[in-house]
Amino acid sequence: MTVRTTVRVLRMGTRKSALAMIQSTGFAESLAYRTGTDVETVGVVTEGDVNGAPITSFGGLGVFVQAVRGALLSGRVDFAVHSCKDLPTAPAEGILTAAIPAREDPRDALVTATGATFDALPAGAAIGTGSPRRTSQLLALRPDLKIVPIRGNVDTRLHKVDSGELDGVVLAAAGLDRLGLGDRAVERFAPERLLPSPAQGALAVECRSADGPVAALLARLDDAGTRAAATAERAALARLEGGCSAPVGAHAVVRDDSLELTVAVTALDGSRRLVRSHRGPAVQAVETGRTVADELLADGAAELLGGVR
Ligand SMILES: NCc1[nH]cc(CCC(=O)O)c1CC(=O)O
Repeated sequence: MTVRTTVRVLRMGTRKSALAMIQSTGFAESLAYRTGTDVETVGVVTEGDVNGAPITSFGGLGVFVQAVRGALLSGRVDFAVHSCKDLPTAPAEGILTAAIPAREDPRDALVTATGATFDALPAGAAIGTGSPRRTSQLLALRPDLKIVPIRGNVDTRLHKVDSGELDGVVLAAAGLDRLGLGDRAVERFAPERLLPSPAQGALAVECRSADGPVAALLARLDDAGTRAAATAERAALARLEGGCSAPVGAHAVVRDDSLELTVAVTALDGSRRLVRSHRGPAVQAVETGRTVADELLADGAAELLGGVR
């Protein structure tokens, strides 16, 4: 006879976009496989999902996060899955990051109408992205490009390429991969060329700080290397006082017990770029993040962040 000591179904909160649903469902499957816990998905509809207005007009990505966290704090769900890079760097009262699972491809990807790689794009090609970080770094590499601000889910953005409206779009490789669209990427930018968003490709799984049993269960899916990398990248961003809309790219590589972090701050028009790297023990990820940010501030990063800081 099989005796189950913890017969329990956990309720998982997530945004309802296709990408959010696919990545949270993937996490739920890993949790079920590793711990035997069954998961019920609760989709949280947010203002941003409903009104489709430009993201800056209703308070930025924070509204998505707030709605899901609200469901967590009110007890409507037991844990919540977010894209780590969408979380504000400030800690949230009563909430714990219980797991940062092994990260997927952190790079940015280029999708083009003709299959042209980045260097082969014709002069003046129209490339869509709504991200100041991508815009500034793309212009630093290719000042001739015409950057077109776009927003929307992955399908909407790809459609602008397929319909001929744009020559290409740049988006997170992890998003394409999770949706099974990885082969649409003509190129994945080497991180040193186009530094990804801090924590791009990583998930953050949150629960109530007071909920010890759930925290312990989720912690079994934590990946120490990914947590160290994401922590260093986000500590640099926090020190630079940038949100997810700052032109700040960061990428950490963890090998054994050592972490190497590279961070760039780029002027919005691509005309100036500051880059710093630092190596430290993986257990001192926060300190390494702050060190790199302080070096960038000493180099004059605040001036480049001026308009957006
Ligand atoms: N900016 C929105 C966003 N938030 C998370 C992802 C997917 C990648 C990830 O989880 O890091 C995306 C899409 C994109 O940037 O193209």
